[in-house]
Amino acid sequence: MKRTFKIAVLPGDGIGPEIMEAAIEVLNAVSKKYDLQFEYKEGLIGGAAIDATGDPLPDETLKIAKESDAVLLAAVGGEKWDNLPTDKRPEKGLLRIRKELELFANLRPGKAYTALLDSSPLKETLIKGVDLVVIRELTGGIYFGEPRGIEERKGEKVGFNTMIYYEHEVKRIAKLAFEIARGRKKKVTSVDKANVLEVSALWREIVTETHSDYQDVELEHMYVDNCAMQLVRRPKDFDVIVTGNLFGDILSDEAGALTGSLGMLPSASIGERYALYEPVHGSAPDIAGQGIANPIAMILSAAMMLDITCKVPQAARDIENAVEKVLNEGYRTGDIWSPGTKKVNTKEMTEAIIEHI
Ligand SMILES: NC(=O)C1=CN([C@@H]2O[C@H](COP(=O)(O)OP(=O)(O)OC[C@H]3O[C@@H](n4cnc5c(N)ncnc54)[C@H](O)[C@@H]3O)[C@@H](O)[C@H]2O)C=CC1
Ligand SMILES: CC(C)CC(=O)C(=O)O
Ligand SMILES: [Mg+2]
Repeated sequence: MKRTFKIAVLPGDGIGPEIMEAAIEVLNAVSKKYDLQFEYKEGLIGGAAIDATGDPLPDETLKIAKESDAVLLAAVGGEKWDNLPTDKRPEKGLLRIRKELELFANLRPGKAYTALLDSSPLKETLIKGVDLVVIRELTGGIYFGEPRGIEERKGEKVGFNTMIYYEHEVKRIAKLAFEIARGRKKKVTSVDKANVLEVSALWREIVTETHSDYQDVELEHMYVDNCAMQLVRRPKDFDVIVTGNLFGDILSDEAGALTGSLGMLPSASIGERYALYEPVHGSAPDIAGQGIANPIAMILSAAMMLDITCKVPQAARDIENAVEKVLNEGYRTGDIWSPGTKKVNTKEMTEAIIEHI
């Protein structure tokens, strides 16, 4: 029997529409094989939404998202909107949809593809076999903390934000990290700055407490500065990294560079009720509109949707395997190209992936 899923499609800005088109083509290809039906409904977000409605997250978009089984989001932002105040920028639309849908956990897997070992700035011996996941807390921390602002104090301007975590926020993300580690190599690295920040001292205390229910999983604590260094020194030693919103944002981009390109990194943002699938990268304004963006991060995000929301893991594996085969055959978008490989554009890469499904 055909299974139908309502998918909210939010292409956003920059390369967003180009990579979203690619992901939908791949989903349509896989749907035939597994008797799935996707009903897509497109919504505005980010700069595109500001231009059309004045709001980076119009109510209509939120409604579409809440009425869907899953949301696919590409990326937001661009120079055109860079001078707007922080709370009116395209990025605010993304932050708001994460908060409104209570997507407290962002899963960002980083895997080294054998075919791409040349594309990493690190030595092959360091990279081969890297398989980690950054679990980033997504609806708390300094991106949402109050008070925040820019104001006049003592005759000069002052900018400030608040890094704040409630006990329950740390506990639920820690639990998820331990659960996920149980299905992997059973190791969690909790990353904080507990030598300086009270918010991190609490983070560490709650993660340690939560660990008492997961004694089969190894827990290590690491300061974020050291973690940034260890990620390039010995990336293979990491399995699950759990951390707050800001540190997770930064460390997951670093993981992207390790494994070849940000254009390869998918993610799933999940909560109790909703799920949103989005690449780790941004709107890449420097290459937007040229049809040359790497669609793989978006395509693999759609694969995560097949796994987590649609619960058709074999369809997800088909897409992942197709991506691997295409890379093994030497197809490369500009961001992962190296001498001796075939340079392709977004469309050609997408078609090659579909041929292997
Ligand atoms: N989730 C989102 O929507 C995010 C949005 N942004 C926004 O995106 C805009 C650009 O930000 P940047 O800091 O430049 O980060 P970015 O991730 O957009 O780009 C960084 C670099 O990676 C390259 N890149 C990223 N994705 C790629 C892909 N799929 N294929 C090939 N190359 C790719 C870009 O060309 C650029 O050189 C800003 O407005 C920023 O606020 C940034 C990060 C996340
Ligand atoms: C709101 C964003 C632009 C944050 C970001 O860089 C990300 O989620 O990766
Ligand atoms: Mg980021």
